[in-house]
Amino acid sequence: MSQPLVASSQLHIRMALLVICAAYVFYRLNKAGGQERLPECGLLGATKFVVYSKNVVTPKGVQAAAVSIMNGKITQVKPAKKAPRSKRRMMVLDYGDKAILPGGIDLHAHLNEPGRADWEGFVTGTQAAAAGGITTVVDMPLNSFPTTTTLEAFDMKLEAADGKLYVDTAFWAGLVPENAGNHSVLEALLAKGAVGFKAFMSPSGINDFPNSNKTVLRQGLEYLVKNDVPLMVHAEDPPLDAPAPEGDPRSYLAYMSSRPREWEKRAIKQLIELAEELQPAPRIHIAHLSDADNLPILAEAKARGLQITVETCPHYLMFAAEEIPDGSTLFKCAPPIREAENRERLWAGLEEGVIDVVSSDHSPSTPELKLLEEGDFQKAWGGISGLQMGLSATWSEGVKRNATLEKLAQWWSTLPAQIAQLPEKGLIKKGYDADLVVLDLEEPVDTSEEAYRHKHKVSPYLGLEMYGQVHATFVRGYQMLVVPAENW
Ligand SMILES: NC(=O)N[C@H]1NC(=O)NC1=O
Ligand SMILES: [Zn+2]
Ligand SMILES: [Zn+2]
Repeated sequence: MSQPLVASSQLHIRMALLVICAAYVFYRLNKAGGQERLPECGLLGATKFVVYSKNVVTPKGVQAAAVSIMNGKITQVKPAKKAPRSKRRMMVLDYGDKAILPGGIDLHAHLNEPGRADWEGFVTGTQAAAAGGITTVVDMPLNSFPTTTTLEAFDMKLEAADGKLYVDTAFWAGLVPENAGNHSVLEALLAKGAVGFKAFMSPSGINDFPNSNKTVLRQGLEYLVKNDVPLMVHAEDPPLDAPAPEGDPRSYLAYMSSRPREWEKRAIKQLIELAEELQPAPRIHIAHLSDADNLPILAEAKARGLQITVETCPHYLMFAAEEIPDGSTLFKCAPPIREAENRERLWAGLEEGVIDVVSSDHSPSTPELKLLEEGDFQKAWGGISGLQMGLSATWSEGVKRNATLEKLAQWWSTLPAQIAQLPEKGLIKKGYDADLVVLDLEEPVDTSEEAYRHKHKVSPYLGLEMYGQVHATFVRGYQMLVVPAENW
């Protein structure tokens, strides 16, 4: 690529974003020693530089500090009232009072490659991640074809990703009835570098990723506990005789009622039972909690010492059923977005730490499959596109509810790193990866289609008023440069 390298942090660009550094960052987190390739280009020719701001989110709180970076690692975090001067061999990027946080870690993104790269793909998915301040994406094992449930499929995934990644990327493997009892397959997938497994308790929307009942989950967990790796679960358990959805297919309330709260409650109850029954205690991560009624039982389970962690998504924190227009299938996801009152309780759950993390559940499709014209909630693809907007959306909504920068960093970086067991990620701290995001907290986010780096410009976030624009993203010390479209 021959785009100009714009080596100035002062250069303030936020129209159409394009990450131009073909970074080829490939980071497969692998206990057996994964393959890792460093970026082949970067904004800063230097491998040694300093990033400064008055609001650096460190484990000791928000500080005015200078963060020294060398060879992709943070070598020092030094409190400093003023930015140090740039020297010939030490460039200082002074971000003033913008916030510097540990880069976002999105535990839940469907990038859909190989097999459905027409829905998204690694290039656009990880470029959009960089533009949204996400420095590590953990890709889901389904919606790609084949689904990542066998060793061959995992190899195909790695091959498809090679050379296409602009941020660090790790992978979940899939747990399905076919492999749950076959522990040598699970073992091989972990040896390849999967961070853990993902299972569904409801039909997944993808025929070759069947759902699991409690017995199947137990079979898989019996192996996973030995390795102390997490099982992430889509926790909705529909009854076998669930009635077909009724009413006007364009009605949002009819869609929401077709996936009632009981489904989530029943699934979560079974997951807590499994956590209690198995020894040693399994790590169970509840994907995309929507129903806040479950917070008390989850709080109790955690208080009893069970290793249950909980995720919610920006769309549950930002939108509300009452405000979703009939026919607006942009908002169709599962479990569904519920009422405003439920949303406020999810925020309280985050604040109290019952919900650990926020991840996007970015699940795009082609525009055609969203049936935007017909507005048919029953037939449209269930999944929301929003990876690029998740971090900013969480800040934009959180600040209205007195969320702090420290909490934002916990929800989007520190705790996700712990859950996926990503060493040396998730903190701005000496010895950690130099994964950073620079946010202007008060600046409007560019939510235009031109700025949206995903393959399809189909998302409920487009055109919204939000605050907390990403100014720069560093992935292991490489600045993922964003430039206006006219400079491509
Ligand atoms: N298959 C798939 O991506 N499903 C996801 N979409 C969604 O809205 N919830 C999911 O679990
Ligand atoms: Zn899910
Ligand atoms: Zn998902």
